[in-house]
Amino acid sequence: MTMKKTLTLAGSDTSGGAGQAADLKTFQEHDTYGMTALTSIVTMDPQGWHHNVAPIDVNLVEKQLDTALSVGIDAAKSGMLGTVDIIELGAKKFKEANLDKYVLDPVMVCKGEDEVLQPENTDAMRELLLPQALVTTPNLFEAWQLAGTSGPIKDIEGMKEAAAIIHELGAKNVVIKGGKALQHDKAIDLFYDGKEYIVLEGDKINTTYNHGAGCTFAAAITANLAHGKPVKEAVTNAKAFVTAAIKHGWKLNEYVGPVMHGAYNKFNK
Ligand SMILES: Nc1ncnc2c1ncn2[C@@H]1O[C@H](COP(=O)(O)OP(=O)(O)O)[C@@H](O)[C@H]1O
Ligand SMILES: Cc1ncc(COP(=O)(O)O)c(C=O)c1O
Ligand SMILES: [Mg+2]
Repeated sequence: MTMKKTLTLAGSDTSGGAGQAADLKTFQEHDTYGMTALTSIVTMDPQGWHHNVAPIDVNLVEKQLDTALSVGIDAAKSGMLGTVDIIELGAKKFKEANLDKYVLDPVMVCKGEDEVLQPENTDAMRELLLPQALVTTPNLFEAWQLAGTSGPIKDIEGMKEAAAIIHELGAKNVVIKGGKALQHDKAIDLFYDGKEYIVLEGDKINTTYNHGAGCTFAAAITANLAHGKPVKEAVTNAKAFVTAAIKHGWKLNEYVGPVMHGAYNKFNK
């Protein structure tokens, strides 16, 4: 038996809901063989749950990528990247591997935290990774930062404007996640492939237990692409997968509630 192989270049969320943990669980739920190259380790203060991010040495990231890419990867994603050096390395290695199914989740913020992680990474992601991405999945804040629009994105028109700029910067397909942040009675994401804008609607779930939703969504797109699904179908399937995961989000402690990564297969099939 052979399996489709998926790779995530991402950080470890020690709490298990987001980052590499979310990606591997999601890859598994999609019957793909998940592999990882770790960029950073995120720990939380037991009191207050403030996140601490420790990047991994770039030479060690290189060894991980060499290991994983040597087996031949069907689709890959990146999440939290840590440093500009790691972004440059990832761009170089993915290019050398001719990885055409690459999903860039341009993680700049963690939910529940106000600070922007490593703001110096934004330019490097825009210049080096966007042009290689088959799909990119910014949230409203990340889309604003990547596109450099004049102010925060507040509505679907603003999402369209940012999506066109991000597409122009080189990403072949752009999905801007409106999620909870967008004032709307549905959970809206905007898809743009350079030709048409498609508004993806999901039930908006009234919960704060959605930690890891962004990572899970991007990992589900990646796994669908690994199985050979066309991009639009991969994104639509991933939206259903993450909506179920959020619907069954649960309380880990008084500070955080992760999504249930396996909810779609458990309850929606
Ligand atoms: N409360 C919610 N109810 C339903 N879908 C949601 C909710 N929050 C986010 N989503 C969806 O989950 C996916 C991930 O989005 P989001 O959580 O906003 O990303 P990020 O974690 O990167 O900020 C998107 O498809 C978004 O529309
Ligand atoms: C390692 C890591 N990657 C990514 C994220 C972003 O998570 P989300 O899927 O909620 O956007 C987090 C948030 O804590 C994280 O710790
Ligand atoms: Mg995110």
